[in-house]
Amino acid sequence: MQPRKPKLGQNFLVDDNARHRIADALGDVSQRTVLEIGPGHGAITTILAERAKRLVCIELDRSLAPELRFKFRNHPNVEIVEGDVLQTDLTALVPEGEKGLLIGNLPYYITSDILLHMFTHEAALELAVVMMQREVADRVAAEPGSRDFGLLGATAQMHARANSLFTLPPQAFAPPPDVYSTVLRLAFAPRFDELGIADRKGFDRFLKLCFQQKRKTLSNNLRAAGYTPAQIADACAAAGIESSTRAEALPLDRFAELFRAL
Ligand SMILES: C[S@@+](CC[C@H](N)C(=O)[O-])C[C@H]1O[C@@H](n2cnc3c(N)ncnc32)[C@H](O)[C@@H]1O
Repeated sequence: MQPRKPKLGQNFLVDDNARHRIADALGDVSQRTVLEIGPGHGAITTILAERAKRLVCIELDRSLAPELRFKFRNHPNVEIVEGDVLQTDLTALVPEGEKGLLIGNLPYYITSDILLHMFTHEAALELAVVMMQREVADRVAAEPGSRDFGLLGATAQMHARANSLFTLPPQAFAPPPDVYSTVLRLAFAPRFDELGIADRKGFDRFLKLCFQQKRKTLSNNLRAAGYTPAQIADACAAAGIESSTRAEALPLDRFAELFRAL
């Protein structure tokens, strides 16, 4: 039998110690706007409602949103937005001139999409504390050259410094998921300017090409993308890279050199 997939990735946190550790990881929020993705029944929300200057929660489930509104009706600092986080303008929820903090035990079926969405709003955000499937967290925080380093890690690390905080077993949730879960701290710190990249979208597309087929060398992936052998050889020489290198072995500054050279 297939394991049951809960609706909308709804594995609710039931470990009291863990929900406090996650909320604590945001630090002092008394003067801050906090955005929570997927508050569910309010495991983390309940703690932050007492601490944050302003807490905006985005929940897609049409029955959970009214439940939360009722639960926090005496908290004027808490706002419940019913909707899909991927369609939500996160920047618009943070007052101008402020940097928001983001928190969430993410719905695992759209973790990567949520991370990419967060990055498009990074100018309005300072820090995120987000829980995700352990394997995905390992990929986000992986060092170049390690087995887990790939497109997700390279993309994430262009936008943020990632630290793994702690890992929870399935029993911390109801219903228990099939996987372990890791809490990551992401400090938004885009590296595009530092690495001399003006065309951010172009660079994102370039990273995708480089990691197109994990087992192929970088030069084979670039050839498959339409670059000529001579172009690739020249660019690799300019960037000081062996053309037989695989993308997962390259640090981000080498990708940037190669991008500029091509
Ligand atoms: C893993 S549960 C976490 C719930 C709660 N924060 C907790 O820790 O117990 C994920 C939550 O995200 C909500 N959700 C799923 N997809 C969503 C989306 N696209 N936008 C906003 N919330 C979503 C689910 O309804 C659920 O409440």
